Amino acid sequence: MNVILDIRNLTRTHGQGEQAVHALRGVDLAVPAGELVAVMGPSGSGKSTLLTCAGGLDQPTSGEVLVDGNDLATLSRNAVAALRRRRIGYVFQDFNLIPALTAAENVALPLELDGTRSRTAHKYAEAALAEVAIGDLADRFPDDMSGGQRQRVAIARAIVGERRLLLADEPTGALDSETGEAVLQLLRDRCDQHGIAGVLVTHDARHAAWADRVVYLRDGVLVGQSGPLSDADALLQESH
Ligand SMILES: Nc1ncnc2c1ncn2[C@@H]1O[C@H](COP(=O)(O)OP(=O)(O)OP(=O)(O)O)[C@@H](O)[C@H]1O
Repeated sequence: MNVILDIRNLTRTHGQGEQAVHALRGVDLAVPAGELVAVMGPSGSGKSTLLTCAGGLDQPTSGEVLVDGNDLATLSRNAVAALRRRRIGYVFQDFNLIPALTAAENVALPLELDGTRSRTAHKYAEAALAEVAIGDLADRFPDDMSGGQRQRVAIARAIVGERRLLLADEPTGALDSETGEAVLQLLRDRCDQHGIAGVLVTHDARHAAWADRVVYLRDGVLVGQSGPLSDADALLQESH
């Protein structure tokens, strides 16, 4: 099994002493290529922290995070940044697109930051936009797009190049339900067709139903996991 994301006994504590907040307390999670895992749990249970640690945007207090075989703690800051640009894609609720750049420029940016020549980066960007079915909007600016189109640009940016891990934090939060479903279908297809490992944070059991597996966080602890769909409903009901 080709494990892309391997999280071992991960803890993350913010602050110290009486003020300490234990955002994650000993989480284990392994996600192989091709698998989409949904992370559910109440507000404050540690879902976003799990994602930021997985993506090298936050450092664990203890435990290990391996991405594509690389233990993030053993890498220099520059090496982690390079791994993030090359292998890890993020999709956030609020898209995080740069308004002054066109769709293609937004998507090409991580590659250009990584030293890819502009023309090559733009070719990759156009291919990624075509894959998410908005190839014709390459020259459009984010402000002139619908929410669904903007989220497609964000997904194109997250999959451009040779990404191995796709991290999505409430990616459909700002979208109507039909557009949201289409975005999830795209994430699902990426995992199925390109062997990407995906982690999706969601509050919505219908969205979690797109995943192969649902894990449930409570107070920083993984309290359960289930197969897809109907099992997730049962798990949620038990947890309330
Ligand atoms: N930078 C920080 N400093 C202090 N506490 C933090 C920080 N970041 C997160 N926390 C705390 O860690 C806990 C977990 O937060 P996190 O955002 O991971 O939860 P979440 O499950 O994603 O919540 P939500 O569903 O509301 O987004 C919360 O108690 C939060 O207040």
